[in-house]
Amino acid sequence: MSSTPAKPVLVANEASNRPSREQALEAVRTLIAWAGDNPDRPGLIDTPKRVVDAYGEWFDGYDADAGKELSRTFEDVTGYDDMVILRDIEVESHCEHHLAPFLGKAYVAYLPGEKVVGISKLARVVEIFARRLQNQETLTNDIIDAIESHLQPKGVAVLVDAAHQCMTTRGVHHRHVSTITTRFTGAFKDDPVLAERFLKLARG
Ligand SMILES: Nc1nc2c(ncn2[C@@H]2O[C@H](COP(=O)(O)OP(=O)(O)OP(=O)(O)O)[C@@H](O)[C@H]2O)c(=O)[nH]1
Ligand SMILES: [Zn+2]
Repeated sequence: MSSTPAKPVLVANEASNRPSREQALEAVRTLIAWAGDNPDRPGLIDTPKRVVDAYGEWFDGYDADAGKELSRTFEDVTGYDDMVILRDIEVESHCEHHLAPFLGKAYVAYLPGEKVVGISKLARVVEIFARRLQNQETLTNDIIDAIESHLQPKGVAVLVDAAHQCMTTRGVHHRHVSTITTRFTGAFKDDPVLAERFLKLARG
């Protein structure tokens, strides 16, 4: 079996280039003051700490490696030759344009080649890329590219359905709009019947 070198899907800011926690706390204080409030009033005094901690959680995908999650594979799948699909994977992400949350679900399927991966790892891959700044199209692509390069499957299909708070709570204020992105590779791209089965299963 040929093995394609894993493609780096994101260059994270090196830890050494990152501002200090103190600088991040000060940046939050500046934003609070810019919004018109007093960062020293009792209700806000601990807010920079909470916000910086929350950023640490929301963006911990920069310190995670999707390839590592997909490196533990199994080759004995006793003749199983159909797609493996995970539905309703929670997506909690932030758009790179406004740093606003976008929330929704991802649906991920792959048609195994030689390698099968533990199903939780697919959800972890979604989580890792979701916990970085990007747009929904890039998120969809990054999930696909990681699975493609590390598992070399016969095909991958990803659908992401999410509501962007930059559209619902500001800007155009369309509260019920959700955005769907899909991408198909390999057999899912070549075989409309397989793609249709994926979409039907994803929709439940
Ligand atoms: N394609 C794409 N666009 C996104 C995503 N998240 C947010 N956007 C859009 O990014 C665009 C940024 O447009 P700009 O005109 O630069 O910013 P803006 O003035 O804040 O735009 P409005 O949101 O229309 O007020 C907006 O149309 C957003 O709806 C995403 O995941 N994918
Ligand atoms: Zn946005």
